[in-house]
Amino acid sequence: MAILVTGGAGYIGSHTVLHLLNKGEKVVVFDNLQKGHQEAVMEGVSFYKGDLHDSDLLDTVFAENEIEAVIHFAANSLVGESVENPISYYQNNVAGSLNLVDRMVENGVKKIVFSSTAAVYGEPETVPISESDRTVPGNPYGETKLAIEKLLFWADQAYGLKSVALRYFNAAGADPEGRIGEDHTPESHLIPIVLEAALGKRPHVSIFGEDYKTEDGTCIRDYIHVMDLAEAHYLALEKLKRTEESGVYNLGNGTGFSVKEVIETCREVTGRDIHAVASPRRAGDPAVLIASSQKAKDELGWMPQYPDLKEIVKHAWNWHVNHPDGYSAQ
Ligand SMILES: NC(=O)c1ccc[n+]([C@@H]2O[C@H](COP(=O)([O-])OP(=O)(O)OC[C@H]3O[C@@H](n4cnc5c(N)ncnc54)[C@H](O)[C@@H]3O)[C@@H](O)[C@H]2O)c1
Ligand SMILES: O=c1ccn([C@@H]2O[C@H](COP(=O)(O)OP(=O)(O)O[C@H]3O[C@H](CO)[C@@H](O)[C@H](O)[C@H]3O)[C@@H](O)[C@H]2O)c(=O)[nH]1
Repeated sequence: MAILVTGGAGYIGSHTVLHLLNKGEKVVVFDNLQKGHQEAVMEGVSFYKGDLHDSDLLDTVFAENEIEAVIHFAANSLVGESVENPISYYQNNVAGSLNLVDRMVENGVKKIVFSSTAAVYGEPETVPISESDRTVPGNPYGETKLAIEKLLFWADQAYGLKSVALRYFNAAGADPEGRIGEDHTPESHLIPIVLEAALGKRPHVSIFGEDYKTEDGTCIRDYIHVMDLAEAHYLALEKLKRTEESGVYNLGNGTGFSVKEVIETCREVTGRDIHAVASPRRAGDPAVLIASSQKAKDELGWMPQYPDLKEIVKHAWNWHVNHPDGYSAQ
């Protein structure tokens, strides 16, 4: 039996594929390559270039492979972009996921692990955030992810489709062995942007807002190593197989770092000058997001291996310094 990974050529998806292969799992990747890279998919993995909206191709994938479960990463995932273009987020994240779930039900595939996000919480009332806290997304991206969490809840009641929604906080870092890493064009995530500035690929880093109600005025996020996320997907699948119970879990380290602290850590790790410039706030950004991941620890047996921000940045830097032009140069 194989695991179908949608978005498996993307950043978190490709690291999860690598991890699943290390665990001896058989993997099939489905990705339209709108953001992903075929080079990020390990050799020997079946790869289908296709879109979530393509029902015929999804049916072919289910017919040609014995799929026991789906890990669903494929989505648009940028907070700022979602505020500017909500329709494309509803189209891809809601309509695309709906179609995938529809084809799963039709083809008798009964397990899914879904990439949700800290963005479902909006501006939290208290931190660290627990799964039972209120979900009031502050941007269309978070709304689309919450909509699919709700679809999955009802699909369990109606069709017995079992799901785990993993609400990740900020994914960062890279394969510690340097085989794959983060490569988005254009890049919008803080750590790779700061590292591009360290490489001289951009003149400076813009700090989006210095007037938040935080100690240094900049936004605070909980950065989680991409390989720790990968392991959580494996554990979530194991739990689904073992208990056949749906669930929702936060994934973060429980420690927050401000934008300025992240830039400082990147200066320390790279030993390079990194110029930072104050800029206006980015629409849709909450001030502070920090996870309580106690539930994932208790119920999935998840224990992050790389909780130290310096180590997370070190692995990311190792990838960027060796692949300054990302996958395109390979
Ligand atoms: N990066 C983060 O910090 C973060 C945090 C929380 C949640 N997430 C979620 O994790 C998932 C993966 O994020 P990522 O950072 O790896 O993003 P990514 O853009 O690197 O990966 C997404 C992949 O999905 C593919 N894709 C998108 N739409 C598709 C479609 N309609 N059909 C087929 N393939 C499609 C893209 O080509 C890409 O390879 C997303 O669902 C995102 O919302 C990411
Ligand atoms: O050039 C930059 C880029 C980002 N930031 C700030 O850095 C923080 C982190 O931003 P970014 O790396 O873009 O991540 P988020 O917007 O926090 O979103 C990520 O983390 C969310 C979960 O917390 C996920 O849902 C999203 O998919 C993922 O992109 C935010 O405060 C940004 O305003 C800057 O100041 N300058």
